[in-house]
Amino acid sequence: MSKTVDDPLLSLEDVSVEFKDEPLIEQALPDNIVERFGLGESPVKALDDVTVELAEEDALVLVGESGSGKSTLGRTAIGLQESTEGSVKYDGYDIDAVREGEHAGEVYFEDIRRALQIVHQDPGSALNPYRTVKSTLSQPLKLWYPDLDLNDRRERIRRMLQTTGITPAEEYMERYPHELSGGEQQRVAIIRAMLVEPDVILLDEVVSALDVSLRVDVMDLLLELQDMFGTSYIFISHNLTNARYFADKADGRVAVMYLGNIVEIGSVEEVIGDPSHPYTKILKWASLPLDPMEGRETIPEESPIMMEDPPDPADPPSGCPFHEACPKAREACRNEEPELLSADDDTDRLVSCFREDEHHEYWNSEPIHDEERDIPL
Ligand SMILES: Nc1ncnc2c1ncn2[C@@H]1O[C@H](COP(=O)(O)OP(=O)(O)OP(=O)(O)O)[C@@H](O)[C@H]1O
Repeated sequence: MSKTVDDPLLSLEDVSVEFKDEPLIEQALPDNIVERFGLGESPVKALDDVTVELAEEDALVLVGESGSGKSTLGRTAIGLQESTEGSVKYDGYDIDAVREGEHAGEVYFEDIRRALQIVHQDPGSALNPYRTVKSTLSQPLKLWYPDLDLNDRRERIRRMLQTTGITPAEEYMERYPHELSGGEQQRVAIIRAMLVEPDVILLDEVVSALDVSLRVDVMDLLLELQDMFGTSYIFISHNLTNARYFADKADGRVAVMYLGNIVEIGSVEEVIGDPSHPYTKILKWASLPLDPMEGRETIPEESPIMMEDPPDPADPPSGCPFHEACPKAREACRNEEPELLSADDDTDRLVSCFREDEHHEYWNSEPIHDEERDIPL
């Protein structure tokens, strides 16, 4: 399908991603029979029917516990991971179709690869230890801008180092990764992504490996670069404090993920300031400091979550994906999966919970657990 005028920069529509594990061991028996051993019979649904959009100069912050699908959503959005179902569009073009060679003459997969970049968590392993900063940063320029000569490349790198506070730039250009601090390494990784003038950068836990004191510096740098270049960000963090800071400063949205689903999405004030979904409330409760002055008792109260470990993504529960752990779950939650719909509270947030609909049969059905626990917020 061709693009239309009002297309967002990136859009995911009903996107699912399944990983089918390969059998661990194969044993050949007589008569060409192959016996397979090990795990890997059930596919893992890492993304389950996700719909979300990203505009120009936008910021989408993904939060949720490990394994909830944040990286898979980010990687699928920038074309690094193929979707199993649904469609992912960049600038109106279906990325998988472009990858297959459709729309040739209008757009090529290489254009999309340049426009949608990624920065990883660990800059130490993302940078080649045998290359100087100049050599590392020259690579993407050589690849995407072959017409630039040596002096042009050098000047672009020098200016970008200066802009990001890595000075004296001339001196830093000759350094190797081990001669840089963790924060400087991450800045170089960010510059490498920025140099090719992308429309979107996936920032996958980019501040998690840094000292707490450096995290705000690096987030502030990313926000300054967004102001300068108009880049859109998908910022992944399992840390609610970082997520809150980044989304707030970037005036972006926060999406909370659970078992491959977005369960709540909206502004920072809505989602983190005053969460609606029981899972978001628990996530916030669990991240409050153990300080009575700041909100949570020093001695932890009884956890409101009914099941500490999330369900097996290869065998997800029926109905609402959160119902087994939810302190507010009722029989209705076992049978039907809630859609992500506008909340019943005059905000722009979307929430996937029957409790948002005062007429839903949820309210007349029996609690699943012995008692409904309160979420102490
Ligand atoms: N390449 C893969 N092959 C098989 N399963 C995968 C693969 N990548 C991710 N998964 C599974 O998909 C689910 C979602 O993983 P994903 O990495 O997207 O979550 P996440 O929220 O980013 O977690 P983390 O913070 O630990 O990276 C998990 O159950 C994970 O084990």
